Amino acid sequence: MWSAVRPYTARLLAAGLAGVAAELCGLGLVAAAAWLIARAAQQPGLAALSLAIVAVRGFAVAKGSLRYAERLAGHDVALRALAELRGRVFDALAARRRDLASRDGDALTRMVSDVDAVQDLLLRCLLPAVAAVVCGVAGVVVCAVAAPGAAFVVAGGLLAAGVVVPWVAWASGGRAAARAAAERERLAVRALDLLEGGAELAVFGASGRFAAAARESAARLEDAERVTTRVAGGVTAAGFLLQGLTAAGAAWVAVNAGADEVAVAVVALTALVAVEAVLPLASAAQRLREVLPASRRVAALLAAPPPPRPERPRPLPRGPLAVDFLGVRVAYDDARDDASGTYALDGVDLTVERGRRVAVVGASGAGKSTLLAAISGEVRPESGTVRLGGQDVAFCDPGEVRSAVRGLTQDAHVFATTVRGNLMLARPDATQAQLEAAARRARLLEVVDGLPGGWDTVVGEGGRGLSGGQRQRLLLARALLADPPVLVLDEPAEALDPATADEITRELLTLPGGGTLLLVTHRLAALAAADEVIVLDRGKVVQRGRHENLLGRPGAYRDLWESELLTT
Ligand SMILES: Nc1ncnc2c1ncn2[C@@H]1O[C@H](COP(=O)(O)OP(=O)(O)OP(=O)(O)O)[C@@H](O)[C@H]1O
Repeated sequence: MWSAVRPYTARLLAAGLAGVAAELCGLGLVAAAAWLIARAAQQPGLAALSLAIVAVRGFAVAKGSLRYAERLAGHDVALRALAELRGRVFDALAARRRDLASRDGDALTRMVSDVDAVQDLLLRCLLPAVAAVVCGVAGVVVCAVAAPGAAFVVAGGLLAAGVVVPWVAWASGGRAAARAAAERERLAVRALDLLEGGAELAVFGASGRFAAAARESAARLEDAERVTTRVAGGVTAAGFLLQGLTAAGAAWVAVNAGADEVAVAVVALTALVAVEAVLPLASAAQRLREVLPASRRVAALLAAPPPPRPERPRPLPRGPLAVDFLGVRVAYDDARDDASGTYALDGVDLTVERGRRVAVVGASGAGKSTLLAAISGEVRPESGTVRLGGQDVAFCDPGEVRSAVRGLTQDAHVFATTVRGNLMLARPDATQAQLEAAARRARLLEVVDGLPGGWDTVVGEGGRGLSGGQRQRLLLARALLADPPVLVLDEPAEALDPATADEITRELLTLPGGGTLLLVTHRLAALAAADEVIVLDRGKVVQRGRHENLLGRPGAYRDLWESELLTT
């Protein structure tokens, strides 16, 4: 994480120096003012006071200006580092998007609040700590010069206010602050569930239960924050008390040591300012306890090894590409963790020749989507090789692989823009004729004709304003418009009525031209049109062949076919 700050080390140093200088000017201001007041009471000539008058003015102006410079430089570093860090966290989340797909809320919370917390590490913990240490030492030195005995009292006060009080804040308030941070994260996930899944929760009558869980989280958060605030109030009061006691004690020691009234005033006021500089350490300690878990999570996310990138990527051939799987095994992290030893793909050997139209079928969880994701490089095999056009995907440029293997995945998104804009994302230079051809194949054309603004109708975020079937047609049309070398379609006709679904599937499998097609479907009625059908079961290819041949022999495919006949 430090690497995000490193490019701005000079600015951070400047912010630290400005902060320290501002504190020292504050110290100088008070010391000079104390000297001036005490000396003026002795009614010397104006000449004897003029240097102190200039010093007071100078310190006052410098303190304000330096504090401003510190804030400016500190925030500049923090915001630049945050922008960098956000980019890296985003990349890390994107690289692991399949692992995180089931925990969107968590990922979002991590992205936003954890990274924000890192900002406090710099601004509210590191910079005040540096300024406190330097100012504390300077305060002791000034007191040692004015009245040596008093310096011990000031040092004691500084230790109490700068070490003991922050430790108390860390131990008691920090625990509550850490609890508050964890609760805040839980609340964010629950709020997201309520917002994004509101419609489903209402349908299943579960809104009340989920809202109650969110309220419970909010109450626990409130409770933790109340404790945090109480501790913060307590330690602030203790800090002020210590500040007063230190100043009074130092003055008393100075008087007893026979210091003159000017030295006593300087000691007392210097003690006040020096201890004041260390008072923010208590809230810094409390905040540190809160932000440490967040920064550890960010560090862990960033430390996860990035997907390896080949140094000299091998180019993919042009045109439709053959797809080969050689002993491919894929295991998701969750499956690895629960030691069940199950693989999403378990030793898959497969060859799909270029330009072939292949259907992939199997029961739910058989590994169909994982097979498609392995082709596009979205999931990496634990062992085995995936080849595209004869090239090992692991040695190709991931960007090139992603643009060669495109289509319709289960988490495809409809953007809040026009229907045309949604389609053109796949092919920005598409002509109207190409748009219409893709829309016709996906049965989107009749939908567009019925929309008030036709192609320029704005559809809402996530496809609001479209029915499920219309959304599906739009996503399919976008996939077809892309016309990549390998087209992967995951349940492209899922939300459509069976007759239209079969019609579209048949057409997708027979229309001439286009790239190699791998089409995942759970409806088998139209699969006579496929060049080949691949049957997956628990991560293994258990059968493959033409529809009619597979139906002619007992096995998984015939079982699927019979259960489809029963349900229809
Ligand atoms: N992101 C993930 N994290 C953990 N396990 C996953 C993830 N995605 C899939 N799996 C697991 O991998 C196995 C294969 O899943 P996959 O989605 O490939 O099956 P599928 O045949 O496409 O299922 P469906 O027809 O229900 O979409 C399943 O056991 C599933 O639970």
